[in-house]
Amino acid sequence: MIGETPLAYDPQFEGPIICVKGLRNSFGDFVVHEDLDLDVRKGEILGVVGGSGTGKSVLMRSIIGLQKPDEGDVKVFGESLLGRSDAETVEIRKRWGVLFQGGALFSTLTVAENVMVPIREFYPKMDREFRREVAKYKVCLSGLPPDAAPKYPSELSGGMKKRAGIARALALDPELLFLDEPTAGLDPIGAAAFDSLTRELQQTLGLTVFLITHDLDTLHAICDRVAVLADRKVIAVGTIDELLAMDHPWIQEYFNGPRGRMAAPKQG
Ligand SMILES: Nc1ncnc2c1ncn2[C@@H]1O[C@H](COP(=O)(O)OP(=O)(O)OP(=O)(O)O)[C@@H](O)[C@H]1O
Repeated sequence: MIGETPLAYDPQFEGPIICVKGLRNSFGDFVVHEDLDLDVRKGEILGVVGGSGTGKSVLMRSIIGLQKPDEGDVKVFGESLLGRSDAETVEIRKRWGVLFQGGALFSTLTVAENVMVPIREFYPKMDREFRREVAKYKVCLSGLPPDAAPKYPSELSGGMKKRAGIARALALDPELLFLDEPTAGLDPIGAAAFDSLTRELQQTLGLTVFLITHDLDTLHAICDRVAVLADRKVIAVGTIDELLAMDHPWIQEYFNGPRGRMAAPKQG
């Protein structure tokens, strides 16, 4: 029985960090996913791509427990999440951080207070001063200047808001980071800087990253593998070179179309 399985941290666990099997999601008659499978390996940055409306965000929401699938199983860190209560999954939820599309910061809270929200939620007894110190450290880790901590989201640029969102996602020292279109709306320099930050954090903190993006430059610059959503499922997962060897029309159009060719590293 699901509710009786202990949720213990298993440092020896070497399987996929995320394992999705036979996932089905629908809204009324509209089926978004059908029989979708996906594994995310420990320590990789997995890019998730697909046309608009193919269900990338719904997939992420299913993995983090915000969308209840019709069918299928989702395991994170080897633990099945479906059918468990919030109280039962709290130990797993502590181990991931999420950057939602647009940052999703609380507009009435400062950057530091935003970072403190998950800390207060999961460690309510933590000393207030210590909580502040942790928040300040996470703000620095996200590449924001220290004077950004007392600012409100409305006082920040788009790129700074994303970094504040990252600071909050890192609040609990996660092992797994979910990023939903982190470079959308950033200028090319800001987007490249955000890519570097993601790679740096992944390498220095040993993170696994589930990264939804439309940004071809991001895919080429930092993704170890790419999963392609189409026809309601993950139709392919691999390095860009492996995907290029497939003759699926959407994959060819995406990576070998004019924009895809421009984003590809130049040969020779
Ligand atoms: N709560 C909801 N109620 C009804 N339909 C929804 C809901 N959430 C998502 N959908 C629908 O599910 C489909 C997949 O949505 P999703 O946001 O996952 O797409 P996406 O691949 O992330 O798109 P984009 O690249 O444009 O962000 C869309 O057709 C969307 O309208």
